[in-house]
Amino acid sequence: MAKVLSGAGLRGQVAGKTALSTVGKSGSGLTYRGYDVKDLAEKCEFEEVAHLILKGNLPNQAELDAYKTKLKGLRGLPAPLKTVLENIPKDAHPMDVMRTGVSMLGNLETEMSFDEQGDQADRILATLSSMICYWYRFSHDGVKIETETDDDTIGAHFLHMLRGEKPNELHERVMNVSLILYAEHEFNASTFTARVCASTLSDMHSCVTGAIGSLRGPLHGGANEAAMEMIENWKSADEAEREMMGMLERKEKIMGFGHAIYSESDPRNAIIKEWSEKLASDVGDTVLYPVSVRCEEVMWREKKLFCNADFFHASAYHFMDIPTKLFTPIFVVSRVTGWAAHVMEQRADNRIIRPSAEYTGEELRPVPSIAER
Ligand SMILES: CC(=O)SCCNC(=O)CCNC(=O)[C@H](O)C(C)(C)COP(=O)(O)OP(=O)(O)OC[C@H]1O[C@@H](n2cnc3c(N)ncnc32)[C@H](O)[C@@H]1OP(=O)(O)O
Ligand SMILES: O=C([O-])CC(=O)C(=O)O
Repeated sequence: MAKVLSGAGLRGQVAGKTALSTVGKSGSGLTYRGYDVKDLAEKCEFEEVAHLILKGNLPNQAELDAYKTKLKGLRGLPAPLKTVLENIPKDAHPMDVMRTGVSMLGNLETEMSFDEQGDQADRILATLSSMICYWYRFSHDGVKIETETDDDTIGAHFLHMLRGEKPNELHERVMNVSLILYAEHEFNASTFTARVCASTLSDMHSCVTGAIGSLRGPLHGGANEAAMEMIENWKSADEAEREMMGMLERKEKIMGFGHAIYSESDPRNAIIKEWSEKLASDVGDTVLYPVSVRCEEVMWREKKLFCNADFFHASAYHFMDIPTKLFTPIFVVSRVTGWAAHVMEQRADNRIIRPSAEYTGEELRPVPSIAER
C-alpha cells in the first residue's frame, strides 16, 4: 500500500516529471528506468547502472567496455585541485571536502556549454573517489597517492586508494551493490536541490555542489554515519534493545529508520542487509550484526518503523574497514549519477523552479526613524 502523503515539506506534491525512477509505487518498490533495483543489484556492475541512468540504456558488452575505459581515463586529478585538497585540514568534514573538490573542479574545467553535460557528468563521476581518497590519505597518512589506478570498477578504485592494495572479490562486489542501491531516488532532497539549481540554467558543478550540501545532513545521506555512531556503542543485542527503548521513550530520532515515501519497507534494505550478514560471517563478527538486527526488530515492534537504505550500510561498510566518516562520501560517488541525470532531464524541459510561500509575517507598517526604534 502506498503511503498517504500530505503536510509540510512539500510531501505528496508533484513538483515535476521524471523518467528516471519510481519510488514506493506499490509501498516499497524502486525502479531505475523501468528495471527493479533488486534485479540490477543482482545482475549488474555499478558502471552498467551508471550508463543506464546517465545515457538511457543498459550497455551491451562493447558499450560497457568503452564506458569503463573512458571512466578509467578520467580518474586523474589536476594539480591545482590536489593542492586545494592538500590544504584542507584532517579534521574537516569529508562531505565538505567533496563539496570543495567539485567546486574547485568547476573552476578548472568549467562547463562552457550544455553540449558538454554528458562528459562533465562522467568526469565528476570518475574523480569523486579520487578526490576523497587523495585528501583522506594525504591528511591522515601524509602520502600523496596515485589516483590513476587500473582497477576495473569505481568500487575497487575507491577501496584500492583507501587501503593501498586491491580489494578482494567479496569487497568489490559489495561496493558494486552498494553503489547501485544508492544511485538514484527520484525527487529526494539532494536531487531536488540539483534540479532547482539546474532550473536557473546554472552549470553542472554548481548543481552537484549544492546537492552534496543537501546530502550531508543526518536526515538524508548523513544517516549512515549517524547510525554507525549509535550502534558501535552497544556491546550486545540486549544492550541495544534497552538503549533503543530509552531513546524511543525520550522521543529521540533514531537514524537509519523511517522514510518520507516508503510505507512498508525500503527495498534497498533487504539487499544490503544480506551482504552485511555475509561480511559479518567473513570477519567473524558476533556483535555488530546481531545488534543491528535487534535494532530492526525493536523499531518494527514498537513503532512500525523499518530500516531505510542507510541502516545496514553502516555495518556493511564497517566490516570492510571503511572509516565511518567516509560513509556519506561513498553515497556521493554513487548518487552523482542520479543528480547529473536529473540535471540533464531538467534542462531538456525547463522552467525555472520558483514556488510560492504562504506569508505569516507582519502586516504592512511604516519604517520608524532610527531614534524611534
Ligand atoms: C537514504 C536516505 O536519505 S533515507 C533517510 C535517512 N534519514 C534517516 O534515517 C533519519 C531518520 N529518519 C527520519 O528522520 C525520518 O523518518 C525521515 C526524515 C527519513 C522522513 O521524515 P518524515 O517524512 O517526516 O517521516 P514520517 O512522516 O513518516 O514520520 C512519522 C512519524 O514517525 C516518526 N519517525 C519517523 N522516523 C523516525 C525515526 N527514525 N526515529 C523516531 N521516530 C521517527 C516521526 O517523528 C513522526 O512522528 P510524529 O507523527 O509524532 O511527528
Ligand atoms: O528519497 C528520499 O527521500 C531519501 C532517500 O531514500 C534517498 O535519497 O535515497
